[in-house]
Amino acid sequence: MSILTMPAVREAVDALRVSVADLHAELTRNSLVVWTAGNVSARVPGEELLVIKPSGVTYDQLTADVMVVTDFEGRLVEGSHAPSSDTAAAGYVYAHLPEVGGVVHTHSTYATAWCARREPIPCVLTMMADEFGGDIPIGPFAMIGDDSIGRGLVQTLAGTRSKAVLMGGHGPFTVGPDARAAVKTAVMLEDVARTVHVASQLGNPWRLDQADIDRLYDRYQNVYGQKGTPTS
Ligand SMILES: O=C(CO)[C@@H](O)[C@@H](O)COP(=O)(O)O
Repeated sequence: MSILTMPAVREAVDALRVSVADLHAELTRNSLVVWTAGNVSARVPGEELLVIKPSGVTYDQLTADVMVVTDFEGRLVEGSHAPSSDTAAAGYVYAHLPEVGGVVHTHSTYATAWCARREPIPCVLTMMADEFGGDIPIGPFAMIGDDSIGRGLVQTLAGTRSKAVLMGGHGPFTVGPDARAAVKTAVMLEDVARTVHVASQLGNPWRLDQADIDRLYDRYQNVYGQKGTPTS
């Protein structure tokens, strides 16, 4: 009997099919992707399963029923399309970081430009301290298609508070407690990548003092917004 026939799992997967499909519209709405180059995935809570978009299918075709369900190695469990190229990478992250419920990959222009330069984005703005808790790190170059990117992500995330990694020579990946939070981080990442790039054309941006970064991060994570309502 497939795990997907269990009512609670079925309900969770069906809800995630809808939300993951809808979140892909945020990637295009925020100009974070071109053509089919980017994806959102979500962990199925309590199961070694994830929901992700199929590979190479255009965003206007991404409905709930087109989403695919795979295991953490990227093997198809439910769906009629081949999963995204980044499925095993996302699966590796879910397998190794239990607090992560969503993974997003884009090729947003400014963040990807920092990936091409293989240079971390220095923490020079309050919004960076708030959302990323410091510099946004560079991850290694890794091949697309297997879990290599996932390994690079897990290794890089271990040394930072940032929920975004700039994979060298490739593009940004973000993680979050759920897929919506990871999409929000991808949007914030592109905004700060652009602003810090512009600032760098004008001179040397000043890195914030570490004590200020720590205080800003703590305030944004614990005080900002409405009690009990996630900022994403
Ligand atoms: O980064 C790349 C290609 O450079 C891929 O991950 C990206 O195009 C996503 O492809 P999928 O359509 O999700 O397989």
